[in-house]
Amino acid sequence: MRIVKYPRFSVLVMLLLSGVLLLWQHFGMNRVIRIDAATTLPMALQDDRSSGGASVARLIRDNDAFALHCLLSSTYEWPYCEMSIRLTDKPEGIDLSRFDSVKLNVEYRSPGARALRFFARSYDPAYGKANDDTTWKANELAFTPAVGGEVKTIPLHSFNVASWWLSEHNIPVEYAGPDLQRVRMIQLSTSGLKEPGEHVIRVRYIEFHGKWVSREQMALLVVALWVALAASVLVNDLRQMQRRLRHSRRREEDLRSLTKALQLENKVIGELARRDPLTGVRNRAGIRDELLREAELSQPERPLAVIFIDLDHFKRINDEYGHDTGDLVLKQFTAEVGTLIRREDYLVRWGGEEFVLFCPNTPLASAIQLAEKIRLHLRDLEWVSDLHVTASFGVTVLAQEPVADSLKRADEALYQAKHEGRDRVIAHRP
Ligand SMILES: Nc1nc2c(ncn2[C@@H]2O[C@H](COP(=O)(O)OP(=O)(O)OP(=O)(O)O)[C@@H](O)[C@H]2O)c(=O)[nH]1
Repeated sequence: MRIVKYPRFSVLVMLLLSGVLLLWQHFGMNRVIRIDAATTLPMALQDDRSSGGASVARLIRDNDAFALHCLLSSTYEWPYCEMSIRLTDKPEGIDLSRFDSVKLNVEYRSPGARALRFFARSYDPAYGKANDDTTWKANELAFTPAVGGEVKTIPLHSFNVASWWLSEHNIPVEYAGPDLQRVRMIQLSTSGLKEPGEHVIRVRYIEFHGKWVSREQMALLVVALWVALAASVLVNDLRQMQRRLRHSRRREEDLRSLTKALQLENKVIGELARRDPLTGVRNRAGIRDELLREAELSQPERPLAVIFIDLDHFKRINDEYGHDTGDLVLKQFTAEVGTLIRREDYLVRWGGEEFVLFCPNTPLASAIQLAEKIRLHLRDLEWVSDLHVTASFGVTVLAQEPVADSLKRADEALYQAKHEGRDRVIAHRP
């Protein structure tokens, strides 16, 4: 919803809208029902002749007004003349309770009396009959028309139910109150007056004034709009918070997997740095940590054996068969040695065609045996390009000394093996 994207703007618009609605209700939204000389609503006259009296009512209309001319006679005990205007034929009538006031522009000429009666007759099937208007509730307003035909404005809550009507129709008390919700007819009447002579009730207009929307309804609407706005802003806030939360969770997840990938990459890179790219065995840097650890674990009865291995006349192979063949020999060599040693032994490319085999928990005699086994295996092996390849071995074990000392001793043993004719194992005790 666009409105909740800009809550401040929405509040401003809402403020303006509330003001406009309330002002509009106050000054506008007027609803008027007007009855004047031009009205086509059916009118009827009654007088007391039907009750044995002699009063005579006449209706006189001109361009400006309609008038009830009543020749009131005192023959009958309750003389009267009456003018009725049917507002509607619909049984539900007109709901005048939604109107605030009635404006009466009525002139009254009489031999003496000044007060008139105005009735709003409402039909309710609970106590009345649709086809008998005497059973319609007589909501009554007694008023004195202003002198000179001035307009008289009377609030509609001034209506009361005529007591004679209540007693005449024996109305239950729950229906005794005024009812302007279903008015079908209005009446102007001289009832209650007894001065004989000519009474003229001249009506320029009767207007019922109200509002299409009452003040209470408008206030309710404005409050409802504010509540709706507040609710949508809150819901939007909640949604945004959820979105942000989801977003930051996703980012957190992304970062975590990125970190994981980097860690893995670092591990791979680290592992690659620790291995010889040609043969795949460890290089010198790659054995450093393990060597220190194994040296620490080494004990006289379970020593770390150090076996230097150097391929014999390797330069010749390179020279005669080419560097690539030399590479293949190096690969074949590491692969073959790999099959002869234990999982816990370390074969390390020390440099060029020189390798060191570290065997934890291996006494010198066992180390010599292993070296012999490897030497014989290599000598009898079918090498690439039908080569005959041998290797020389310098063997020792680590004593209570720095690792470098044992390496030096193994190197010296290897040198001796080379010197004595190659393809042999020489061991030097610590
Ligand atoms: N193909 C190949 N040759 C290498 C590699 N590293 C070192 N070499 C060669 O290995 C040869 C070692 O030669 P030397 O140190 O003279 O030793 P040698 O010929 O084996 O003689 P002895 O060790 O005395 O038996 C050199 O020619 C190096 O170029 C490698 O990765 N691949």
